[in-house]
Amino acid sequence: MSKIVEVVAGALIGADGRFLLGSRPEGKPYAGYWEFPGGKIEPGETPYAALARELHEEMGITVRHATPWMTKHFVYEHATVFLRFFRVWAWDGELHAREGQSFSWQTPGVLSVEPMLPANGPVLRALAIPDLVSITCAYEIGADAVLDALAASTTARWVIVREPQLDRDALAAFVEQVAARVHPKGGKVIVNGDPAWLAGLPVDGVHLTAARLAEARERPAFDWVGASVHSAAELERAAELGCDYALLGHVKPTPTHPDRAPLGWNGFASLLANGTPIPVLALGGLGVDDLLEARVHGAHGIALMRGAWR
Ligand SMILES: Nc1nc2c([nH]c(=O)n2[C@@H]2O[C@H](COP(=O)(O)OP(=O)(O)OP(=O)(O)O)[C@@H](O)[C@H]2O)c(=O)[nH]1
Ligand SMILES: [Mg+2]
Repeated sequence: MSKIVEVVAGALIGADGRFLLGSRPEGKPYAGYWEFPGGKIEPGETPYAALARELHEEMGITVRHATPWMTKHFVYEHATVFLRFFRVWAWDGELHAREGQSFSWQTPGVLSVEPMLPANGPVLRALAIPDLVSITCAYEIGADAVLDALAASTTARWVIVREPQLDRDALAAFVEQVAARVHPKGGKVIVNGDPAWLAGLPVDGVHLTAARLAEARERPAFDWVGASVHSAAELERAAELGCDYALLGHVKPTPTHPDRAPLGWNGFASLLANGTPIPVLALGGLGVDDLLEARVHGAHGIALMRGAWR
């Protein structure tokens, strides 16, 4: 097996939510392709230090706040790489194309430049997933509380419908009502349920319980597929199946699972210690205020159940 080249790359996230791509300079493999600025980790360097050095060398900026995110193993003709992606939230200095590259700010979900380095597909997809996702709990707070909150909301929300108490017809009716409030604002509706029940419904994806994930032989045919996971093995399975994201928890105590001990942030981060090729959202007893801490521990974002409807 050829040597694995360790690489770091950073998605700069602007205040408006757009992210930055750079074009690869002349003379490098895949010149002219778009990438996230970054480069090879030097011996003895931590990934974070390598990121800060590369972004300074290539663009003249000083990284102020960056958080670890996804990883990707990829075999090129020129090298086998292990990429560690970060999101960069704050930096000092203006962007300078120190290697003669071009820069382009891009809106998540609508790429306007090409070609992209072939390893980066999952990262672009992940950028379209918001860092706050809401999970319904109409069984606890009532359908009206959920539907009214969605009607009042002005943002493009991603909503995971999770109502295990509903039979097929009642679930279908609730999903229609959720979609009518979420889709006009550009949000997405993902349903935690039997994929076979969802045919013909206005859904954007399916969310698999850990039990359905274990049984699934192939990726269900939806735009977006996610899964709930509780261990490194389940997370690996979700990635293998081709899931677009995983929810990992529970991080803090939650009434949903009173019988199981919470992971805590360190337990959460340790399950991501070897990297993950799909974005992971933290789940369980969390509120909006936990977002920064979630990112620092490697999460893409957080999934809110009760916290989403307060
Ligand atoms: N920087 C960067 N590299 C990526 C990305 N995706 C991806 O597959 N790679 C691969 O990672 C490897 C390292 O990238 P690099 O060429 O930027 O390394 P570097 O800045 O240290 O350049 P150098 O070798 O000229 O010093 C290349 O094989 C590249 O194809 C990405 O988004 N950003
Ligand atoms: Mg580079």
